Amino acid sequence: MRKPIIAGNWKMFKTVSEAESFFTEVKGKAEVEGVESVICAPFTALPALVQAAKGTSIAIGAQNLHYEDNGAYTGEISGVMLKELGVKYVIIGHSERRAYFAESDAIVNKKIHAAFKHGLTPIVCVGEKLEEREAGQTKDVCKGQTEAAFEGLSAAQAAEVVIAYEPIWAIGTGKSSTAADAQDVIGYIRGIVAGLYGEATAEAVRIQYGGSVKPNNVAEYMGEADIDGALVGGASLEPASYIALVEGAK
Ligand SMILES: O=C(CO)COP(=O)(O)O
Repeated sequence: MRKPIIAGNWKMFKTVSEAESFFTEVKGKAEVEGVESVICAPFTALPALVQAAKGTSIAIGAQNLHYEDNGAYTGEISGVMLKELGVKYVIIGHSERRAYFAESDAIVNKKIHAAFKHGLTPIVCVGEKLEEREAGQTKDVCKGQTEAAFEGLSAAQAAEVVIAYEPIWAIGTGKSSTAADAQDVIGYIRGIVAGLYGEATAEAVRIQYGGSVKPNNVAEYMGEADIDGALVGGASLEPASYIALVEGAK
């Protein structure tokens, strides 16, 4: 059985003090038996959140990492640094990073390898642009991104990856994919993993939907056979809404 996973992607929101007060409010509440709860915060808030999360079941994640351990990469943060902090997850290849920071499939793949090297679990984002959806290329785009992401991973590593299917046109727009549509693509992505590693690995991989997930639609997605959780932006920023998302994933 795959454990459902709700992950909040805070993007570039919340100072350290804002993160701390958020955590105080969700502690003990965004902790539901059988659901994994993860908060992916800006780098600056990570030390305080890791500290606050001690003794809770809430895991803390970063939103990016560099693929090298160290070096002359001004402004970057490596897996070594995240591991030392006690971070468990790291989002890799979010569409905003692909679009605004020129992250290619090859870079995404290097970052996934770096995450595993340091014992971090990658949440790997894939998804099509509006033009690609309209041109009927959704599945081809997801196939290409998924195959490139998994390049060189062992079956054991592949089984640990969390994939987030985030159609770009649904991010921050309030235009969410229907649950049936998301299931169709996510089932297809699971089939891609099966083609690469076999059925057992594909059955182990957790695949989230992301894109305008809210407390009032999360249960619909969770009701689909292949959808194992959600990667949530806007609705993860308010404590009450985040708690409702985790509760809704039961
Ligand atoms: O990009 C997202 C999560 O990574 C989705 O963002 P929204 O939930 O704000 O649409």
